Amino acid sequence: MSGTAARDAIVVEGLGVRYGDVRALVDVTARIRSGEITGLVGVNGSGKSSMLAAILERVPHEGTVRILGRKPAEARREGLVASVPQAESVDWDFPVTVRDVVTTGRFGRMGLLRIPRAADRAAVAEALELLDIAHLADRQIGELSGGQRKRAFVARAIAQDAELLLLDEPFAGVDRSSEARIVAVLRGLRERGRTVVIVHHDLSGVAELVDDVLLLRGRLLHQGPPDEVLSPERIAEAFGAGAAEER
Ligand SMILES: Nc1ncnc2c1ncn2[C@@H]1O[C@H](COP(=O)(O)OP(=O)(O)OP(=O)(O)O)[C@@H](O)[C@H]1O
Repeated sequence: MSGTAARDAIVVEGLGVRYGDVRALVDVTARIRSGEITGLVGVNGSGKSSMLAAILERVPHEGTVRILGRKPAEARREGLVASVPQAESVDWDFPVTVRDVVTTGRFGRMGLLRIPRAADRAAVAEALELLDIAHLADRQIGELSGGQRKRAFVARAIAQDAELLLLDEPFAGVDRSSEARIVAVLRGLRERGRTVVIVHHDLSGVAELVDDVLLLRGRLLHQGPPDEVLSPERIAEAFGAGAAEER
């Protein structure tokens, strides 16, 4: 495997994911740079979530992944990676408050007994404020709207204070104000040199937010800055004819 340059946050080589006979992703080789916001973009079923899951080694995969030069399990153990799941993958009936959810972001920094210290409580309070959900802190997570839940999970990732943040569809099912809040938080992370990877299933707002795009359709079609990758021809290739006009 070739070396990892200092600016590479994630390096994948020959990444492939299959579920039984379904090949979700084939032979993706790519580098995701540190300190940038990168978008994994493509239609439903194009393999975006599978790529994210493979990067985190949550699904069996072919090929290699390095996160900040480490194996994914090691990077996760060291608390270098925080992730925000797709809403559908969360059990909302679980009786926990919003504060509990955000506090789990600090678990890696707490001792075995998981007793929050002042620094943990401060980080949780700050993340709740940042996402504008401090007033919901004592509510059950299952009682929240989709957008509020998404904010809670982004707050959890923020509280973790990881080098890398991976978000699966952070804007799906959220209103404009939640979207604007999340966008501001992601830009704030970039300003602090953190790396952000988002999965996004359409083109709305992508060009304004991300520095780099990976256009997927079962494999990596193109990677580069949005003004280069999101050309009408390439959008048609990824999304089908007619998609470019919808931007
Ligand atoms: N657990 C699974 N079992 C079987 N097939 C799966 C599973 N997860 C995903 N797939 C299939 O793999 C392919 C890629 O799915 P994936 O969820 O990675 O796409 P996606 O681009 O994230 O889609 P979406 O935008 O709808 O979230 C699809 O054909 C999907 O049906």
